[in-house]
Amino acid sequence: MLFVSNEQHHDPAVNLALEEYIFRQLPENNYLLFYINEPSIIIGKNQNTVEEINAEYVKQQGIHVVRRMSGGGAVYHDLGNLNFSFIMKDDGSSFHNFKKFTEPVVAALKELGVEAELSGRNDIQVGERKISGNAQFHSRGKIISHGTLLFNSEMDNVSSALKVNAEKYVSKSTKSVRSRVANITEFLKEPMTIEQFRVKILHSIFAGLDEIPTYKLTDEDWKKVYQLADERYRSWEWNYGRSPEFNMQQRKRIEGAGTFDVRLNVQDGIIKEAAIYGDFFGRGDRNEVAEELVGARYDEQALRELSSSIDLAYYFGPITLEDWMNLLM
Ligand SMILES: Nc1ncnc2c1ncn2[C@@H]1O[C@H](COP(=O)(O)OC(=O)CCCC[C@@H]2CCSS2)[C@@H](O)[C@H]1O
Repeated sequence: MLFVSNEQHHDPAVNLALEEYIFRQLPENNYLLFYINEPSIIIGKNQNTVEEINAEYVKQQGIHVVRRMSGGGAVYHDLGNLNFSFIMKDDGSSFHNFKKFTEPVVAALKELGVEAELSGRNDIQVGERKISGNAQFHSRGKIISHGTLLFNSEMDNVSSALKVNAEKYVSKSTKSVRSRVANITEFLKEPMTIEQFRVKILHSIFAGLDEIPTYKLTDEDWKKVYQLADERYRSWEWNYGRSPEFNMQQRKRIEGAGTFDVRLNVQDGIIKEAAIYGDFFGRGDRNEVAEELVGARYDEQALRELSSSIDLAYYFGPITLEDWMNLLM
């Protein structure tokens, strides 16, 4: 197995691009990669992004939202969360075998005095509390099996950023499984930094070797990684647009204006059908507004821009742009 040093990049788009690049482009081998991301939500491949995130909080705190290649639920990362990624050759027996990839990490934790174990699912837990979520992607005889390690993350953000909107959205997307979480620092006898922790896990995984075999990425490699980061992991089409089809329905009473019931069908992130029902004081034909919405991106900025060119008072009576946005998102 070769260790791939990522020179301490913290941008989640770059780190996920690097992981995919190693998987698809580097010579076939077994690789280990670590990465630590700035505050971000990493969404599972088959999830509906808007269903999983607290959009307002995410925007206010400047949290990145990035979709990954592997399945499973949404997790929160920050500089206190260490990710490990095994990118391996696979004879077909590794997929769904989380034990194989979490065991070395569990053993490393044990050396630090942390009694952790793999839960029935894909989590590493200490007692009843989750310290690591794991997911996999496999294709053409290769597998990525990666996991988080909550070392000293901001726990308030973990729960605030991942508020799910179950009442508003209906879809066949993969739902996240909420757990009680804990930071590993809670269980350590001796204090240490996340960098010391990373080095400790690394040496434990490569135990018995005098020197850790390392793959050094070339400038050419990095160029392609950055390109992939831009093309995929920074794109709206991948992070939002790749969500499975969903329906949004929202009923609300707006003081002084009436009751509203907005229904949207969204495919590939684009509004395909829209209907506005309710009892409110507008003179204009509400269907005209519904028609305007069709074809737009289901996205805060796009809908705000579109809506600011609509004479809301004419169609809906005395409502503000904010009221209207709260009906749509
Ligand atoms: N960072 C982190 N680590 C562990 N558990 C977390 C984390 N953030 C949130 N959670 C909890 O897990 C659930 C979601 O659990 P669920 O089981 O639905 O999803 C996962 O675990 C996916 C793990 C993906 C790991 C990848 C590795 C490298 S890039 S991301 C969430 O609602 C929280 O309760």
